[in-house]
Amino acid sequence: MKPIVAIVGRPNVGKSTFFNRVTRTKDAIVDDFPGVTRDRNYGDVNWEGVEFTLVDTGGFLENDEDDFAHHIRFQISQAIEDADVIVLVLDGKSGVSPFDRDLIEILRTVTKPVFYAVNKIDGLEQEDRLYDFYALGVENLYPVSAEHRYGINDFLDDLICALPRADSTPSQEEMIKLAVVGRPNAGKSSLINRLLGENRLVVSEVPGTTRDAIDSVCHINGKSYTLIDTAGIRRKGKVSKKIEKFSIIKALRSLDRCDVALIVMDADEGITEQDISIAGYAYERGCGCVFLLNKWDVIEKDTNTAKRFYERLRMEAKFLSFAPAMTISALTGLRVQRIFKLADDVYSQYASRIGTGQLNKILETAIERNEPSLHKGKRLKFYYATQVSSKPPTFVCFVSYPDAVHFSYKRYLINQIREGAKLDKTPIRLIFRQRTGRIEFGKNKRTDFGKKKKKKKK
Ligand SMILES: Nc1nc2c(ncn2[C@@H]2O[C@H](COP(=O)(O)OP(=O)(O)OP(=O)(O)O)[C@@H](O)[C@H]2O)c(=O)[nH]1
Ligand SMILES: Nc1nc2c(ncn2[C@@H]2O[C@H](COP(=O)(O)OP(=O)(O)OP(=O)(O)O)[C@@H](O)[C@H]2O)c(=O)[nH]1
Repeated sequence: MKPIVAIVGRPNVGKSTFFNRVTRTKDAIVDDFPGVTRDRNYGDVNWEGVEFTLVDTGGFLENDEDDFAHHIRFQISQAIEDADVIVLVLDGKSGVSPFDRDLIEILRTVTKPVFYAVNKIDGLEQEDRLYDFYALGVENLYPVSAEHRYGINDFLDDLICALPRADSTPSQEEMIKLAVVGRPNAGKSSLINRLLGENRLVVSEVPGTTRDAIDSVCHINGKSYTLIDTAGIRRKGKVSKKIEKFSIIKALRSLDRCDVALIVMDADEGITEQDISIAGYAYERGCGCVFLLNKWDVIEKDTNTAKRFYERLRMEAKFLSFAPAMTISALTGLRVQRIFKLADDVYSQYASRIGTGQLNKILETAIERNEPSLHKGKRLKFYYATQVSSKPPTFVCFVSYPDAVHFSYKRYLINQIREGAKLDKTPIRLIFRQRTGRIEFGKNKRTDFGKKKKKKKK
């Protein structure tokens, strides 16, 4: 699991520029799927082989009516609670503001590592702008220019040293890990309490991989499940007034650790943009997903109500068309026990491996049936494919020009794999890699290495 670094700071200091500068060093693993595109406020970074997730906590609290100072203080308190490392971005051009002093006072008391990036120092000659900031008496002060990359490398070199090392908990490996995510008030804590409380499940709490995380383990029908970081969620349920706001860091953290995400939505409120955003995170993280339309007890229904909900969901979250959906009520317990069965179905596909022979047969047939369009007047050649990992199933296919494979053609191939390998409920990744050679799909029937070698011997 990757550590999470949160960027905080007042408006206009250059947080987004900083975020873009740092995250642009990574290779994108996820495709832009129409419908999942939106302002990205988190990204994975790999610096010198060390991975972490950078979150710009600024952008997410849309429709917030609070004044900005309150807003930022909230943002910071959430980052302090949820992130592993905090980066306060300051404006080296406009200098220290009273508000910055305020934030620094809050951050001084934090036991997690805090970095202070003084931005808009566009070169060595501008470093005298730092004096003002030295007077604040904080450690870890870095002059940077997000725009010109000045100082960013030194900053990252030090940052990665402060990241907690990922520790693994092998005892949990065999269990199906479930994360319950959703927007505030969707019914997450009610659902977890139901899942854990009903049927007298054996519940034990085990510390999660992160500080403060508590996972709950339950045993049902001879199987064990880990419900990820239930502590935060269950604790929250006790807060009388619902002032909690959505924490992107919490959601990412759970999604990073889970096999299957249970995406809880409030059917009474309908499907909202924020629900779709959360679904988008789950998609990008490559989790298995199940949609749960909660509070079904309060919905006035006719025979088509559920159908209409599902249709709406399919339309809004096209990128998760493989995720099963079910209406439930955490309050009455309606269909709650069926969730385990649904999660099992998703997991068995999510963790599955299919043989190279079968995979190549599927692709070969698919390519023969529907040839890719020409690339600069030349035929695009597909060689062989193999599954390189599971959770989710990830396939690499060797192609003459990987970049020339059209998005729609890739979708076609993914759908063919889904159909052919019975992987209709899990995300699938298909990666194209460059290769030149003679053994090509559709041209002769030899698709895998074994056969190729045999041919050479002759
Ligand atoms: N000179 C200089 N200008 C910068 C640098 N980084 C950002 N800026 C400018 O500062 C302004 C604000 O940058 P943003 O990245 O939008 O700031 P932000 O903190 O994300 O702002 P909010 O979205 O309002 O919170 C823009 O006009 C940037 O071009 C820098 O390193 N040097
Ligand atoms: N009618 C009805 N109400 C529900 C159901 N599930 C939850 N609620 C109510 O919805 C409200 C929010 O439920 P919570 O379980 O606290 O929601 P949450 O997603 O954990 O909320 P946050 O802690 O804000 O993230 C509470 O008043 C619940 O009683 C349901 O199935 N039916």
